[in-house]
Amino acid sequence: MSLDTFAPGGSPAAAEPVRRDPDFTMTSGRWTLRAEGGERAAPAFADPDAAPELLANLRERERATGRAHVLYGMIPFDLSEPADLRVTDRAAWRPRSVEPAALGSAGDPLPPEDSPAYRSIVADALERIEAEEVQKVVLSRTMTLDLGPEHRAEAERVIAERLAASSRRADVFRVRLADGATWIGASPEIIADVSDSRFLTHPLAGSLPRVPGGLDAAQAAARLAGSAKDLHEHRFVTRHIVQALEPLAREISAPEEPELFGTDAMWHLGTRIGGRLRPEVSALEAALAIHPTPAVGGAPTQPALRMIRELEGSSRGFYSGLVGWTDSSGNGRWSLVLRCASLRGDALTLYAGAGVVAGSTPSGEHAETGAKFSTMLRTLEGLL
Ligand SMILES: C=C(O[C@@H]1C=C(C(=O)O)C=C[C@H]1O)C(=O)O
Repeated sequence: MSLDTFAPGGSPAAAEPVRRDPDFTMTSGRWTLRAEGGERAAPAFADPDAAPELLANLRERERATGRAHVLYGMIPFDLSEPADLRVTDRAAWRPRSVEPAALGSAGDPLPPEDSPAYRSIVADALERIEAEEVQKVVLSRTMTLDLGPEHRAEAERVIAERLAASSRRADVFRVRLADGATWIGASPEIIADVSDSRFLTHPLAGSLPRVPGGLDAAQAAARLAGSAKDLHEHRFVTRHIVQALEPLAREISAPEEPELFGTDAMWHLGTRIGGRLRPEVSALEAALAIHPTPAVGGAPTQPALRMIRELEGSSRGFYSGLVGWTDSSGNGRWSLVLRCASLRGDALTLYAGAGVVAGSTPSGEHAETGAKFSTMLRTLEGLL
């Protein structure tokens, strides 16, 4: 098998040229994966055979073509719903680049929408936490905007370029799915980054808005480290991940205390959990073992997922699901679909959620979700 294209972690990539505007791009760290083509698979990963079958198909395709391929796409929040994955026809890694035109374009964000309905479901959740139905539940809201029809054609590219410029530490993705939607976002949260069986997962939970003239890094770190509510919210996540990975890992190291992590719009508590997977475990399988963590679901997981469905009233689809890729050696990267929007026709829907625990308030979570919208809202100048 020829490894034609240089890529992160020695991952193979096919050498054929990829169109300038491929169906899938994902920028992580110093690299952008551009992928296109391939037959679509729509497995529901609630079926434990789904991942091994897909990985077998990937290897089969490599045998048939004599070159390297990558499995890529999106996995929904709810694993009983179908994913949208493909084995590449063509893929290429490029060094991360920022379009000069996008630099400096991230202006003041548009104001987030007020949502009394969101405050009301947070209040309901707080009562149910008080009644000990769950300990944590992450509730989200959406905000839909109409793109001006004259901007529709350029909007995807402009938003993605602006995100790449404003969110240098994020995994910036743009994915066209079979159902006609395009998802665009700047994920701050890695679920599984795997290279030669070494893994990293970087959960975030416990947040403060980051606004110009507001708290600086030291102040935000002190505020979050002193907040029993945020530490409590965070611990559910790290505990869940360590437990879920234990059967798949040879070695796991997780620091006791979280650290500050900043995005363009937020301060978060984050924990870098790393180690070594058993050699047969792929990035896809590690990600599926962890997902959905209490950073986007809740604790305990199943009652929290039922409560989310009930209180949010509709499926999240791919929001707070996974976006990423895996190669046939098990290397890969899967990140959470956050700080994102889906585009259908002229309708751009933004998504944001926040963890509710004892001590949360409806107005606090409303403000937090508003701040999370601003990563996307900042990219829309001149497009509405
Ligand atoms: C759910 C979202 O973010 C998640 C929730 C967080 C929190 O509740 O503190 C922090 C980071 C993410 O894990 C979102 O951005 O929509």
